[in-house]
Amino acid sequence: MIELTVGPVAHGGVCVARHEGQVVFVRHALPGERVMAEITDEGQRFLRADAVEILERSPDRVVPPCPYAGPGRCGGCDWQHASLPAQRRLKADVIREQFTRLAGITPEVTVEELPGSPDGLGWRTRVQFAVRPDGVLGLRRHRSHEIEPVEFCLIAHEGVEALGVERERWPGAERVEAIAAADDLAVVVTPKGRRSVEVPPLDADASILVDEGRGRVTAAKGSETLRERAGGRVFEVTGSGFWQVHPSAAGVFLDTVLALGRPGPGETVLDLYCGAGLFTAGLAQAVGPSGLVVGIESDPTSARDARRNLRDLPQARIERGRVEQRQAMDHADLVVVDPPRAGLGRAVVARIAELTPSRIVYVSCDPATLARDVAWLAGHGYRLDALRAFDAFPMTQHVECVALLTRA
Ligand SMILES: C[S@@+](CC[C@H](N)C(=O)[O-])C[C@H]1O[C@@H](n2cnc3c(N)ncnc32)[C@H](O)[C@@H]1O
Repeated sequence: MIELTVGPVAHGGVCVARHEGQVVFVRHALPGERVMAEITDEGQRFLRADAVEILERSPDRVVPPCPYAGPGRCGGCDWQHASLPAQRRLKADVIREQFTRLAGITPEVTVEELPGSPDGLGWRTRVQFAVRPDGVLGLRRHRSHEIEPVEFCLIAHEGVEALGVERERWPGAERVEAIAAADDLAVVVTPKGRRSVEVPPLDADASILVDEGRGRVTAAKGSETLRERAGGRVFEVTGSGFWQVHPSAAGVFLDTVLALGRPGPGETVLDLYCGAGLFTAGLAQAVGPSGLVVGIESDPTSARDARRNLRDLPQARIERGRVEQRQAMDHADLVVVDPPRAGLGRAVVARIAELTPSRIVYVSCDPATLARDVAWLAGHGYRLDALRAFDAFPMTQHVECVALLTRA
């Protein structure tokens, strides 16, 4: 146990403090607080700790709405103990700090609320539960393989909760994902090894899918594809293929990509990490029949979904493969990227620059890799022109950014 005066927020849902000259990353605390903290990890360069007693509280502190939140408990949420406006301020601080440190620029940014969850609860339309050996479902504790059993999840969408998977036993399952798509409900079960899983009878009428690995998802009941909606279109997404988890995220991000990227008739656009074709479709509609949009996606199921979702748009083409290995075109007017948390990396940044697009729209779920890639893009002559941020994951440390870079 150590007493700490808590300093500013850092990336990863922690605040920074110092103890006898050593940096301590503290969870469950807020900037300005004085806390008693329990050390949870003693590294050579820094300590990790959980605030277990608050000696001087921040005015931003609230009672966590979730009974499973707190030191040593469910690791799914990071900021249950902060008011929603404070959560958004902390996320904006993290974005500014990462850009300042990694890209040498300090952008003006506010984290905008997404419609549909005014209290920050009931938004998550896809929840992956871990399974204990006795079949009880739960969520992983922070930085741990241990499972916190839960009977409900307050950030889960009401459709997910209607499935009631947490109140059933799932022996033989490795993972159970509950999905509330715009038009469908589904449960995706991943068996442990080659074992078969007996699916308990569920209250709600939902598809039951089995993830057999290597992109193979089969329907034990109902349909393998779920219907999602965004930008006035229906997208079919297979089982646990990628789709944004906040119900209004897909629509808002699509609008933002189009508003910042301004694709015009006849233009050539590259949509990297295109998933089920959400942005590809909007971009293809904007460039029209005389334009071309190429989407690249490595996951075979998502690439197949994208092709099916874009059937009516002949100006859109999907290439299956890794972005690092695909050379879809020699020049693009606009490049849209939406990589996983690892970001683009130096090689992909260089490849994008070779295409000499006048605009790059970068959709990012990690401000650290975004800031790093923005610095590398600056080395190729691209300047950050606009940055928006969205609270697509309330109660957690995660935040989505959409950046526009233009060629100087
Ligand atoms: C954040 S999702 C974005 C999907 C889509 N833009 C959307 O908004 O629905 C990232 C996608 O990139 C794909 N992906 C991950 N690594 C990849 C790589 N190296 N090359 C191509 N696609 C990749 C994933 O399968 C996933 O569908």
